[in-house]
Amino acid sequence: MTLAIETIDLTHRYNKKLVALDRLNLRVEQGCIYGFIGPNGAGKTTTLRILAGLLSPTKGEVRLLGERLTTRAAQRLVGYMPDFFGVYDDLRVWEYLDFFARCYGLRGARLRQVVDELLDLVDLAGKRDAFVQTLSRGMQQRLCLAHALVHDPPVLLLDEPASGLDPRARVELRELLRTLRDMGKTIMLSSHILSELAEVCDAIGIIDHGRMIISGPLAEVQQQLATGARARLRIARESDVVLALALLQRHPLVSAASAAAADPRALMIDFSEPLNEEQCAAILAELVNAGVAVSEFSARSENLEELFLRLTATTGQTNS
Ligand SMILES: Nc1ncnc2c1ncn2[C@@H]1O[C@H](COP(=O)(O)OP(=O)(O)OP(=O)(O)O)[C@@H](O)[C@H]1O
Repeated sequence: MTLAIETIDLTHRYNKKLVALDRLNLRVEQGCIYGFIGPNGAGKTTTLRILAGLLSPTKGEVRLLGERLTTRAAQRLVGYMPDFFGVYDDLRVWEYLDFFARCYGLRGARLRQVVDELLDLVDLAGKRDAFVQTLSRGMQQRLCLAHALVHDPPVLLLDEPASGLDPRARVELRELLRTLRDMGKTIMLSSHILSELAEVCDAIGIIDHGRMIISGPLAEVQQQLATGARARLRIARESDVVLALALLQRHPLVSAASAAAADPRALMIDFSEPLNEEQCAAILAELVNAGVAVSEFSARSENLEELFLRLTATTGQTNS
């Protein structure tokens, strides 16, 4: 299968000391939504700007849909939405899109058709005559996405598209991204807030200090990195907490157990390996048989947020 985006040992230095990208190898399959996740200063924007043809890498190779990256190829194949966008305030919504569509050489009936279709796609048809500055942040974001789509590129690069959006606008953005994927687009989007991405991405890559730490289908990444599991236990009587902690801390499958700071009757347990249901039931039975009144028990595997914090914590401080 042709990869939509491929980088081989992509390296970028802003100056002699600052290595923003350090032999980054990226593989994004066609037709997927790829979440590019990393803390501030990790190198996300640098990567996206290189892929969009706006910045020349110091070293390394980039291929878009199998084609070697050139400025022309990037202009044709990529729609790029920067993290900071300037909208021309004194334009109406339709004029804004009309302007950029003309920059791509569209004219006449085709131009009008593209503007109308894009306004429908991003759900701004009702706002076509409104001034850009009167739009909400979420609407402006959708308008910028429409701008990135005027030349119907197969690859979309979105830098922090969800930042500053309220929960409803995020849901709308996610729906729009799914629609675009269903239309066959490959979407790479960056974020440092994982909860923004987890639901919508088919694959993720975690970058830190300009290096790819791990990349692949979301479930595979989670599975590959699963080192254990956590559980939360609530004890009905405070007098049982000490006994419960003593039992758990001696248990061979438990790597750590402690009382939660905010609730002394809630215990947080870290297991040394993911537990199956029988193992969970056996641990519960041991506690109950010892006379501990357990009122709640919820086990879960490490979520994406925890995974990210663990991975980026081990590689040290961020660049910024
Ligand atoms: N124009 C520039 N000149 C010099 N250094 C830069 C420039 N742009 C970025 N950097 C540095 O390169 C590194 C990577 O920055 P980049 O903006 O790519 O990270 P990022 O992951 O997008 O961060 P954020 O989430 O904060 O936007 C950082 O150390 C940053 O300070």
